[in-house]
Amino acid sequence: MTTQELIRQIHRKKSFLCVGLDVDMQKIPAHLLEEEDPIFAFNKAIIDATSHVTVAYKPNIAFYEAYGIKGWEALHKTIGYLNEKYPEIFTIADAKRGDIGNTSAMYAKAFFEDLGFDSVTVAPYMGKDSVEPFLEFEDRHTILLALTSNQGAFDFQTKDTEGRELYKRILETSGKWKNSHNLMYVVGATKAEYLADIRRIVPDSFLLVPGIGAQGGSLEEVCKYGMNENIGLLVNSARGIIYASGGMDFAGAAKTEAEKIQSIMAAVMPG
Ligand SMILES: O=C(O)c1cc(=O)[nH]c(=O)n1[C@@H]1O[C@H](COP(=O)(O)O)[C@@H](O)[C@H]1O
Repeated sequence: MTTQELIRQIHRKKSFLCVGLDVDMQKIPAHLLEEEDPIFAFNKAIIDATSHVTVAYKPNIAFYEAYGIKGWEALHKTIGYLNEKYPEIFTIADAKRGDIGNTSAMYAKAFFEDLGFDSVTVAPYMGKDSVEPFLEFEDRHTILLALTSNQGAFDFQTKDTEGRELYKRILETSGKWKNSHNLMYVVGATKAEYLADIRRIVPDSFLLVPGIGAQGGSLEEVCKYGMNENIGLLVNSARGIIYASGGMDFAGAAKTEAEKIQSIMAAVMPG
């Protein structure tokens, strides 16, 4: 998907909500466990209930790998369903990959070609030649971890590297890589106050911002400091939406939560 198509969808839906599909069998409603594929049945219901206010879905791959072949099959079915029924919706494989070049090329093939995701999250730790294989895919997006939502972000990401915090160096250096127009960045919602500085370095890039809902980040602050003239944000919530209810009404409860977030987004969007 092109960035322009994503922007158009954001304006059409008056939303920049990304719903995280982080499916935990311990948390899904008990009646779904009788289904042949409980993970897919859960995802399908969540997607159908929230797609009218959602511009992106982000399955975190860990939640599928944890269930072996059945989990991987459910992931295939989920992305297949999204691409067929909701081709206008942006898809993110939250895999946090990155390795030596030839290995990264295989990761890129897995997520962009085999599974058919629009984007994948990648860790920048191994540098340019570990990220560029992902960037070769036109109209597919590589979402690089910059400043993450967890406490451990302060262990390395904010540390000084020759006069510059590491996360700022990641933003600046990656912008010089080949096909860097295919980059987006992850910035945790719990670190919204850093967004003003981040916007000075990457004014035009899309930012994936997880950490509202269960992790306590503020949507209002993210919008205040992070929004650019194209909106430029995909704000993710997983547990806060998909586990809003553990009962028969789980999809309706997810819809209500997603609509609540969308109405806050619509109120801060220009026009
Ligand atoms: O890359 C991510 O999406 C990510 C980066 C980050 O800094 N923090 C973060 O929480 N995430 C992911 O975003 C999702 C957050 O889920 P909830 O806390 O349940 O809304 C999980 O899939 C995390 O792995």
